[in-house]
Amino acid sequence: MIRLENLTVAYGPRVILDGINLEIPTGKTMVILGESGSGKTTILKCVLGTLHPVSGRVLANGQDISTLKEDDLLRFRQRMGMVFQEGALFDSLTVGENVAFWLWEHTWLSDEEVEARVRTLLRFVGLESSIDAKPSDLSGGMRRRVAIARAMAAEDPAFMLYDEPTTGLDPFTSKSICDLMRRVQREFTTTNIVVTHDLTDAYRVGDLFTFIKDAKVIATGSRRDIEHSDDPFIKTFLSLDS
Ligand SMILES: Nc1ncnc2c1ncn2[C@@H]1O[C@H](COP(=O)(O)OP(=O)(O)OP(=O)(O)O)[C@@H](O)[C@H]1O
Repeated sequence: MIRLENLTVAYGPRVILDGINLEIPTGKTMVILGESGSGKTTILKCVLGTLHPVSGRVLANGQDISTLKEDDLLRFRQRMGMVFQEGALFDSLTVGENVAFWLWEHTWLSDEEVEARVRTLLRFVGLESSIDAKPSDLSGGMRRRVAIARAMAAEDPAFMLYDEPTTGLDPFTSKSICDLMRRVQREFTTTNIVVTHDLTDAYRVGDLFTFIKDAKVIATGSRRDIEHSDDPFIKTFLSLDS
């Protein structure tokens, strides 16, 4: 479970998140929706532990990550995968090296063990035959798959964070990425947070939905809950997509 308790974040004098409370049960996917600049990525940074809140806290499986010491934070991050906007792969490394990179940095696995793990991950995302390709040789959808494989590099991923995972992809490819995200969730019982602008994809991957506006949560709940919201902003947001 991931729980945000009264989370307040500011950049200088500007409050970006003001007393946010959210709970994502184990094995579920929370989609964060809102306008550009509303603080969605900022939530992911707090959960990753790369940004410290002014007040409030983030609990992951009961552990307050804002108080973890460096070693414990690293151990915690080993079970957390982040899929960045556009995939954010290293262009100079091969697909296999991109996935291996995290294992070289964070584990003591031998070269043979790293290769076996990389092959398992690439097989999972359907890209084992591209192990020696460079990211520039791949389509946008394939690059996202590699980014997902890299985010799952830990033996037992518990949390997956996705920042705009389907932006810039055609509708078919977007759906295949959403299907893959669902498969990761199912097979590893990961607890997931997804930031997206795309309502179709949000419904594909989400169990729960949260709208952020003016630094606050204005609605959170199931698809049914948000579709029945009386909030004018949410009504407009939902109607724009239909
Ligand atoms: N390091 C920073 N220093 C100052 N302001 C920042 C910093 N990072 C983000 N911001 C500002 O904080 C606000 C929230 O940013 P954030 O990236 O969380 O929004 P977002 O909802 O994810 O936006 P988008 O959908 O466009 O990615 C934005 O106005 C942004 O300009």
